[in-house]
Amino acid sequence: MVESIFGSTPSAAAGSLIHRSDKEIAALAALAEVEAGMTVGLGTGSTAAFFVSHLGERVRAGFSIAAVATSLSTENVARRAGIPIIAFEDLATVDLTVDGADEVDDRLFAIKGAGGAMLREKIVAASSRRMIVIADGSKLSAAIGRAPVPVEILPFAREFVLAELRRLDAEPVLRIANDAYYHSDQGNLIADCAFASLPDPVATAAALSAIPGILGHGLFLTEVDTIYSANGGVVTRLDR
Ligand SMILES: O=C[C@H](O)[C@H](O)[C@H](O)COP(=O)(O)O
Repeated sequence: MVESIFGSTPSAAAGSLIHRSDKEIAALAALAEVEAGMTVGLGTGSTAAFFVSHLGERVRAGFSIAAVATSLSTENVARRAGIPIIAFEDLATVDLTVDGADEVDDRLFAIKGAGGAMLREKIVAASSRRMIVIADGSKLSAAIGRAPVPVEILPFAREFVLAELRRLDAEPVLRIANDAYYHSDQGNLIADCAFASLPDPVATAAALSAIPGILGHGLFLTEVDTIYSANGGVVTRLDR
């Protein structure tokens, strides 16, 4: 456990008051781990957006890194921030990925995908020498299972996969956006699966992965190396 140098109390900077949220404070803790010359995986979501924004500031000041994005939205934001983006398909290995999560526990298990990006996020995380999750205190759990587990479904397999999910005692709800099915960056459907309990996430992840038509899910059980969580301005670091 490490107490952070980043505080949430307002501080004077250039004559104005800065008040940082816990999401931003966690992002700054991870930013300190980025070294010049790295290829950095950029996560998706509101917490990762703070990391992208601050990394962009450093790049515009001359810090040299390259990056891959875990979603089209992050790619757009990163490009606008001046971060050089390379195509992930041209890479086998990423040095460091920094991403948010919907829920984490001290086993370094995470549920991700409320933003629909978990398929690309997991691929980039798996390719990364190191993955850091950044989170505010609301994401911490004694054991993951509170957040629904998003599942990415090939549209062709929709009803078959929903039936299979119910056989696993999940309550899948197809994600809707603008009165139509939500589509991921890959053009697939997403079902958010509530489980009454998640006593064995490893078994659940294996069962989900075994259903034909499921292309990915939001259980991240092996990818996360470090979690920086910020609560009331105090950062806690948890390592695998
Ligand atoms: O698909 C979205 C990602 O997994 C996000 O990293 C996750 O949902 C956390 O997002 P936020 O930081 O906005 O809570």
